[in-house]
Amino acid sequence: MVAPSRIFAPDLLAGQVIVVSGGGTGLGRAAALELVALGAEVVVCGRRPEPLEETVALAGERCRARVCDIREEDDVAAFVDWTLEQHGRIDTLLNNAGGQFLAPAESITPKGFRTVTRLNLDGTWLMTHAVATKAFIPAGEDGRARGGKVISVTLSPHNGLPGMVHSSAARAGVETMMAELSTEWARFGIRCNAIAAGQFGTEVFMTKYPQEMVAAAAGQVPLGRLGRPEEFAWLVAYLASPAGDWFSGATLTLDGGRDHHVGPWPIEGSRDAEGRPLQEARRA
Ligand SMILES: CCCCC/C=C/C(=O)SCCNC(=O)CCNC(=O)[C@H](O)C(C)(C)COP(=O)(O)OP(=O)(O)OC[C@H]1O[C@@H](n2cnc3c(N)ncnc32)[C@H](O)[C@@H]1OP(=O)(O)O
Ligand SMILES: NC(=O)C1=CN([C@@H]2O[C@H](COP(=O)(O)OP(=O)(O)OC[C@H]3O[C@@H](n4cnc5c(N)ncnc54)[C@H](OP(=O)(O)O)[C@@H]3O)[C@@H](O)[C@H]2O)C=CC1
Repeated sequence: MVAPSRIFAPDLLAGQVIVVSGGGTGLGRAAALELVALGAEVVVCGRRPEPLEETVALAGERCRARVCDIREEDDVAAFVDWTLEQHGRIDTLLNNAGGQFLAPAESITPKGFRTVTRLNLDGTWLMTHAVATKAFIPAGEDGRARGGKVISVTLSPHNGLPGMVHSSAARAGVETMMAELSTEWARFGIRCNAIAAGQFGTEVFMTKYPQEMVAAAAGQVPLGRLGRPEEFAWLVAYLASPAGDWFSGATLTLDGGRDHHVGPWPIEGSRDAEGRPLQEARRA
């Protein structure tokens, strides 16, 4: 059985149906487990069945899985139709599936750029559009649009991650997509927000990138450490809950202060003997 939440009441999300793309690993799995612990019915998707099955085994009977490549329109339509057949409704979509490769901009080929924007921007759009048109916009029993929530994962720092021009551009597009839709789809009761994730110590983060960069990552975070997947999961749960009902069009940056980091502080040459930042003398 999934462990109880350390933060929220166990029935916070009871009755909700929540879709988590990329729910077989890392941040997506952490979110899926927390949402199940809070009473939600969760449906996870991804390209590989094995990690999805592991999430289901950890989460228990309130979690289901189906393979879906979010870049493929037909796959996405079939996944959303299947979810609605199983549950009859969707309350929240967590667009978490995504990723990129690290490479200097000048060496990224047109195909490489397309690969990353197709996954992060087009894939997020396909999922968002399918869930909105099939589950959120159609009228419920009261004759009104059912509404729902879209939460999309993006990237901090917002001024771009060197070596990730494709993903930086795609995630900026997703944030604008969420902001734009928060106006257009407010008439259907749809809330759209982004979580700009800083660096989290997930398995893929720790193993995929050059180890020198991984080792240096925490040192670029003002709070001095990587994020923990459960910290991401808690923010997702909060937004999915009634406490999140008045958030729409927002980008919530969850990064230990990384977005505003300009280098180490105190800066080199501006520390006193104890390593504290220098302070100007008061006027006499
Ligand atoms: C320390 C850095 C801070 C990091 C902050 C962010 C962290 C995270 O996001 S951690 C989580 C990351 N998770 C993932 O990235 C998972 C999903 N990623 C993937 O599936 C792949 O990385 C993908 C995005 C490249 C997509 O995979 P796939 O569709 O299978 O694409 P291919 O491998 O077939 O490649 C297609 C195309 O892309 C170019 N390319 C791929 N890898 C590289 C590379 N290492 N360097 C340069 N170019 C690359 C290339 O053009 C490929 O085509 P071909 O050359 O014909 O193979
Ligand atoms: N960890 C970090 O520091 C940061 C992460 N992020 C973003 O947060 C999200 C989760 O990251 P994290 O958990 O660390 O990374 P993971 O690589 O573990 O998660 C990515 C998930 O997306 C799924 N996925 C990838 N491509 C597709 C696709 N075409 N269709 C469906 N599912 C797909 C993967 O499953 P499968 O391969 O089976 O398809 C995987 O479960 C990603 O979007 C990531 O880029 C953003 C900032 C920082």
